[in-house]
Amino acid sequence: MPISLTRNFSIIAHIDHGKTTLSDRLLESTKTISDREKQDQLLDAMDLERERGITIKAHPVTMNYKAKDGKTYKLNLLDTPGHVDFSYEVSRSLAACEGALLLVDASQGVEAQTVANLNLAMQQNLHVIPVINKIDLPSADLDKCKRQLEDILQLPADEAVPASAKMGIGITDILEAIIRLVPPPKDPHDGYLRASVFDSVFDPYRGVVSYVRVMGGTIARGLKIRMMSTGLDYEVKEVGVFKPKMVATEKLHPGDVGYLIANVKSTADVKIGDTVTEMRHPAPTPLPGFKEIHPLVFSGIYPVSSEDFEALKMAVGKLQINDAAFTFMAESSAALGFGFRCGFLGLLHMEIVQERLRREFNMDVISTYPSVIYEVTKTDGEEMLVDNPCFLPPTQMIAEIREPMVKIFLMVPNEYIGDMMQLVMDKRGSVDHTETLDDNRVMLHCVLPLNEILVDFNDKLKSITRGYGSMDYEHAGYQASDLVKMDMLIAGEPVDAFACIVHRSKAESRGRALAGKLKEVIPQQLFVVAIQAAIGGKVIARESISALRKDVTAKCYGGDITRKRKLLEKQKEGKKRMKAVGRVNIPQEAFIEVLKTGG
Ligand SMILES: Nc1nc2c(ncn2[C@@H]2O[C@H](COP(=O)(O)OP(=O)(O)OP(=O)(O)O)[C@@H](O)[C@H]2O)c(=O)[nH]1
Repeated sequence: MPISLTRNFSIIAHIDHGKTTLSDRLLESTKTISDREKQDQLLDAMDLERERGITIKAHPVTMNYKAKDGKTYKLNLLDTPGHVDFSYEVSRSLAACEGALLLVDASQGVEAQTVANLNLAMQQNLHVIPVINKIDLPSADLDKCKRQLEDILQLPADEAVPASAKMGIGITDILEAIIRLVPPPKDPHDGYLRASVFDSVFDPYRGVVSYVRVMGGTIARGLKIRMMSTGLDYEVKEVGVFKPKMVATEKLHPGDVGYLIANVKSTADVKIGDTVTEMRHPAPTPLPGFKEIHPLVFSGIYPVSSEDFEALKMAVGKLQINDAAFTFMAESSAALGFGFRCGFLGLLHMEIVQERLRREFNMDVISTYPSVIYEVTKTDGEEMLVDNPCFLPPTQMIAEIREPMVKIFLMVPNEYIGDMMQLVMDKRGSVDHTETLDDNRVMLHCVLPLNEILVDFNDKLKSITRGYGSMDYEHAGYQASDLVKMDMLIAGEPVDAFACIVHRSKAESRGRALAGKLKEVIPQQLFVVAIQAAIGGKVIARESISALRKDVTAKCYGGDITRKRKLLEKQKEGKKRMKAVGRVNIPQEAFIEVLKTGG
């Protein structure tokens, strides 16, 4: 098939605007999937994705479409992960395309993620076709959406295709618009093989499968290839396309999207965004845009019972083979025993990994309060990176601490601007400028510390704006800040799992909140237990738990034996799941509850 009949495109959208539903419709209407294979939301393969209704991994698929002009076109659809944690992967998938469908929910209109995703597509010089989806909804407002496309996004509204992915309306119009508006790939004809790797997965039977877009040259079985960022050479064992299942082919040509399998051991050896070239005749320069990705959020993951350490070690190892962005290193905690310090791209990525450990590996784990990575300059000039509060040097040895910042785009209805600005301020942020979007919405451009949005920022945004606000963010470098390490002491013993790095102005309130929470969840002991929050030895908050009378059943005077038994059972159950910290037994739930307490 000549390259002029190929179209490579992605679908970008705000969460829930219907990307997966539309992808499935396109597959159906091009008969890429038969009825037998058809199942709800085919592209979201992972169970977890399906359950949470969000797309995490990109699955490309090749469709053949007989257009109204009588010609049969090859359409490659690259699905993009729909979350900011994975924006590098999104940018690599987009770089493998010439066009994108920008999906907007007809009743919701343009949202923060629509804007952020459009920016990513524009950076790759893609031709963007707006699609206004869900026009079947009674609340759909086509005119308003068109106005927003022009006013907010500066996209030509007359190119917008009205559609309903759910009801199958406008699907042919979308396919025709792709043929008409998305340019075909260009073959540079420079004699070099260059293919960009935009994703990779680990298949237990075949090893690492790399998803590639060929820019120039061809890849065939038996070819010796080189990954340009690592300089490592491999032999291609198989190439093929996604229909949507993997189907082996003879060759991949310029403009093609497909997969290659070589003798690669782990996904960690295949860098997303890397360029594949020929070993014997390597391209002089790689394709632009490659970046090493580094985890930004860290948390300790510990087995609930220490006998499970080996099983956890195996599980995290297996997860990493599949997910090169996830990192881990053994660590130990006085309170939690042996576990792993794990690195993630963001909070959603962290939740996904924890959930997979629970579900796929049946592991019962505790994770510590998430932390970002701090840059520290010591008084002796030494520079260090700190991802665990326990390793922060003592205050007198620190010259400066810098924390990661994010630029946030907040879209909010006018009436909530005041409350949102207050929230940004409470989270140590500042509002850079505001932009009027339409009659009733504004976009706030803010800068905040990443640490402050980790746990509950999105929830607060949703509750302040009654669900109408939306956000997106990008990283914005490091900034010096007055941060301190706060220890929590229980009966005089510091408990490392509760230590945290906080801004000095917030230390007292966070210390009080943590001490209060611990008082609630730690059962009474036979002696008075002091709970203290301290900075460098100075106590800033304090609570105490009064001593328990020896006989727990004493207050059930006489009679009610079932109640007595229940209490004893409860006490037994409690004992089983306690961690002894010094003289105090702390139940597992205490760790979980406290780590949930926001700053
Ligand atoms: N009424 C109506 N509902 C739709 C339409 N398209 C999608 N939906 C519904 O909108 C919800 C979200 O659709 P998805 O396709 O999962 O959205 P998505 O954009 O893929 O979401 P992420 O994968 O999280 O980015 C689902 O409940 C769909 O059934 C449509 O045209 N009309």
